[in-house]
Amino acid sequence: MHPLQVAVGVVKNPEGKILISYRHAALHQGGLWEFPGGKIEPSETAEAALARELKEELNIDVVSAVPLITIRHRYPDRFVQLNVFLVEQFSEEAESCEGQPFKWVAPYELDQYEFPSANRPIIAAAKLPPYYAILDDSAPDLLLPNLQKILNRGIKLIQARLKKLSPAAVATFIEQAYPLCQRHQAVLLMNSAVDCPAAVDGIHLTSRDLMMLTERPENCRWLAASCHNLEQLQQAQNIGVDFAVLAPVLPTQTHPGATTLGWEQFADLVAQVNLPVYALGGMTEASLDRVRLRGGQGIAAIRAFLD
Ligand SMILES: Nc1nc2c([nH]c(=O)n2[C@H]2C[C@H](O)[C@@H](COP(=O)(O)OP(=O)(O)OP(=O)(O)O)O2)c(=O)[nH]1
Ligand SMILES: [Mg+2]
Repeated sequence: MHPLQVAVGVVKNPEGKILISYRHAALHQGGLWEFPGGKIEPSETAEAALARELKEELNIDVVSAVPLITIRHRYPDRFVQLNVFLVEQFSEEAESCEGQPFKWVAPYELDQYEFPSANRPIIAAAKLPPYYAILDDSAPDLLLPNLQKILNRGIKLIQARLKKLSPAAVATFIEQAYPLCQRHQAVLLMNSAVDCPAAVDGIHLTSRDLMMLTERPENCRWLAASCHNLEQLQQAQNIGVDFAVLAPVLPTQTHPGATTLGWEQFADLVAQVNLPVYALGGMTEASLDRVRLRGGQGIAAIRAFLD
C-alpha cells in the first residue's frame, strides 16, 4: 500500500520562532498541534503542495523551502508520508485563514505542545542546526582554541570526542568548555567512549554502545548515535535516539582506505528511517545542499569547521 503523501512546513521567522497550528478536533489526528501543510494532489510536486497549503491556511507566500526530513508513519487508520520542508524565506504576515489557532514558538518550547505521534523526529529536526562539529583530541593543546574557532563560526551543536584524555583532563576541559558553549547557546555532547565526570547536554553513542542498549538512557537531554549501516540506524530509531550520524559518506583523510557509502547509499539508508541524519566523511560546509537533497539533516565534520 502506498502512503498518503503530505507536504509539511516548518516555518521559521527571523527571530528563530516556529509556526505551529491547531488541528481541528474533527480532523484525522485532530485536537493536536501540527506544522502547517496538507495532502499533495496527484498532479502536484511536494513543493507546489507546500506553497499552496501555506497560502490557503496562513496566507504565507513561500519564497524558498529546503527539504528537512521525510517521515513514513502508520497510524491505525492511515499510512502517511510527511514530506517536511524548512521554510525560512517567506513573505506576508501569517494569518488564520481557516479559523485555526496558531502560534509562533521558540524551538525549545515545542516540547510543551502535543503533536501527532509521527511528529517526534520532525520536532528534533526543527530544533537541530544544519552543522554538527566533532571536536577530537588528536592535538590536546588545541582543544580549547579549536572549540573557540567552532563557536566563532556560529556552530551550535558540538560533540567532544576525547578518547585519549585522562578523566582528570576531561573534567578540566568540561569545566572550561561547557560554560563557553552555553554562552554561545551551543549544545555540547560527550562521546559515550569517554567517562564523563560532569554534566553536559547529552551523549553521542559510539555504534558499539548503541548496539548494546535495549532502551534510551534516562536523564539524557540529547541522545545521538554513530551509524554505518541500516541495522544501526534502525536500532537508533528503536531506542529513541534524537539524531544519527551516518559515515563515511565520502573518502576522508582521517580514515584513508575505508569503504565509503557514497551519496546514493546515504540517501537510500536515510529514507528507511524516521530520524534526522547528519552526513559525515569528506564533507565541507558547502555540501549542505547536496545532503538536504538526499534527505539528510546536515553536515557533521571534524576538520571542515576548523579551516
Ligand atoms: N499538516 C500536517 N499533517 C500532519 C502532521 N503530522 C501528521 O501526522 N499529519 C498527518 C495528519 C493527516 O493524516 C495528514 C494531513 O492531512 P490533512 O487531512 O490535514 O490534509 P489537508 O490539510 O490537505 O486537509 P483537507 O483539506 O484534506 O481537510 O498528515 C503535521 O505536523 N502537519
Ligand atoms: Mg492541513
